[in-house]
Amino acid sequence: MAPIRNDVSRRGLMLVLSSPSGAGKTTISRRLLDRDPGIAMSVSVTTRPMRPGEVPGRDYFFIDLPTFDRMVDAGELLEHARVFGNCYGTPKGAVEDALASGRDVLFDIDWQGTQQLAQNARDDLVSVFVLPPSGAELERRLHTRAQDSAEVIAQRMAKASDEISHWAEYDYVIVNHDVDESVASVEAILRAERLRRRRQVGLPQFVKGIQQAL
Ligand SMILES: Nc1nc2c(ncn2[C@@H]2O[C@H](COP(=O)(O)OP(=O)(O)O)[C@@H](O)[C@H]2O)c(=O)[nH]1
Ligand SMILES: Nc1ncnc2c1ncn2[C@@H]1O[C@H](COP(=O)(O)OP(=O)(O)O)[C@@H](O)[C@H]1O
Repeated sequence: MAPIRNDVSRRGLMLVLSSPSGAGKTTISRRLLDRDPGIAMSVSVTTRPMRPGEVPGRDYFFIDLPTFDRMVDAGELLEHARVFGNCYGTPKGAVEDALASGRDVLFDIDWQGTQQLAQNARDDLVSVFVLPPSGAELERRLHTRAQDSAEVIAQRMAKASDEISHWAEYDYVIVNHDVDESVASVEAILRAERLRRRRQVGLPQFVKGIQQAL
């Protein structure tokens, strides 16, 4: 898809992807980031152990519980939640810097975090829920990822129904049958949301320029 020309300055938006674990949001996010330099990923802090293949600072900042609690107390997190017995949160600074420089920020966070962003920044938020094609396919994907023990996978399957129950709180819902199709759908959402009149803060000046030349 051809990029939108940047002749009208625009306010960055916050694009949230949520799904039950294993539905494919990490895969979709990585593709979006590779294809569009206008998107910055929000890297969360977490107290959960690092998985094989994960890179600190790219996938998460891995921290201990006292450090997490200190960040909450200092107001350094935009939102935070407990998921699967571990703590997760979004550091404020990086998000604010990216938005200020006109970039969009992509968040891989759960429904609790999405609700907090909706309360604090509804105008900037675009939320997308990713569903698996079926329960059996979700379980297959959790197994093929091969990064969690059988016990952890069972725990994630048990929590899937809880996460899925929040689908109707999202602006958009996609069923992730095929990664390419899903990435194209999210790019279409992003393109339309970038063109919303209220986000194109440079429009009055741009239109004035046209009118002056008429
Ligand atoms: N609220 C909130 N949720 C997060 C954050 N970071 C990750 N999560 C969510 O925590 C859940 C577990 O993430 P993770 O342990 O990486 O496993 P995954 O589901 O396989 O991606 C997922 O639903 C993530 O979207 C965060 O900063 N805030
Ligand atoms: N559309 C898809 N079709 C088949 N496999 C997929 C698809 N999307 C993701 N996967 C695979 O499913 C597993 C879980 O995907 P991941 O992106 O880690 O999910 P999440 O971040 O939602 O937990 C990975 O092994 C990934 O390669």
